[in-house]
Amino acid sequence: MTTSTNGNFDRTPLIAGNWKMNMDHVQGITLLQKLAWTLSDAKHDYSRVEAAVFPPFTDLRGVQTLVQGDELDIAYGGQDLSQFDSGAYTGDISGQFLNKLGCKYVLVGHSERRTIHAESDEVLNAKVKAAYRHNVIPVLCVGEGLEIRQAGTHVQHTLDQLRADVEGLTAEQAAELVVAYEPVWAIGTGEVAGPEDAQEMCAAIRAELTELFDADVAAKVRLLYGGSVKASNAAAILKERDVDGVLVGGASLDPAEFANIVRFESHLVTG
Ligand SMILES: O=C(CO)COP(=O)(O)O
Repeated sequence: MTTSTNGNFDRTPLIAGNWKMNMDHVQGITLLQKLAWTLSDAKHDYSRVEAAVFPPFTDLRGVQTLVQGDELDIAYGGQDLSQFDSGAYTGDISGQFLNKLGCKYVLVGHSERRTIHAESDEVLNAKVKAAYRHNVIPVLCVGEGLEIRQAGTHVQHTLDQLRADVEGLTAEQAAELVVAYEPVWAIGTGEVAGPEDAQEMCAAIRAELTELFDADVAAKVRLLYGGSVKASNAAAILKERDVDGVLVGGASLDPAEFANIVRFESHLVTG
């Protein structure tokens, strides 16, 4: 583990690309290959900044084959998992299957799952626990909608989600967790929360994790910001003390743009 640029203990920054429902398995392989070549040309040091992609389920086997075959250092994960392990749950995907496909991570509670699929905090808590049961690290997404932001209760709302979704985890499990703060009003809108907004929420999340577990755990959890992140705004957000990475949607579909976000440190050096 290396020290991140923002001077945070030893949390390795994580730059994560959520492809959402884009890229079939052929397109996905091309995208990942281009990303790997771009990062390799730039001599990217993966031990300084970790890169991960979250393709659709149907791409994962191809991604696994490419990552293994070319010995890529890029991590990958699923965009969702079932709270159950196996059985009569048509259309669902078990954490066990993700583990078998070499997934290191899985997104849990993305706002599109919370809204379109009406996933409750109770279900999401069960999904977080299912991820740990199958040795896949949950990237738990939390964040408020526009109305809540305008009412000024966004911190309380987001911490309520966090508390409900991590309930019952052991300190050991919690220390591995990744939390992504994604204000819904900033997703896919071009409206990016300012670095101060990202910092305000990430500091509040870290303080809450200290309350719920302890300071040691809170110091280990990586906190990401997501919502209209691009190469042009990533470095400023990542400079914030409690922000340890970003979760990127649209911009992760362009390999050059995403590679530039992964290489945010070079932007910090040049100004
Ligand atoms: O939802 C997101 C990532 O999970 C953010 O999406 P955009 O980067 O397209 O705003």
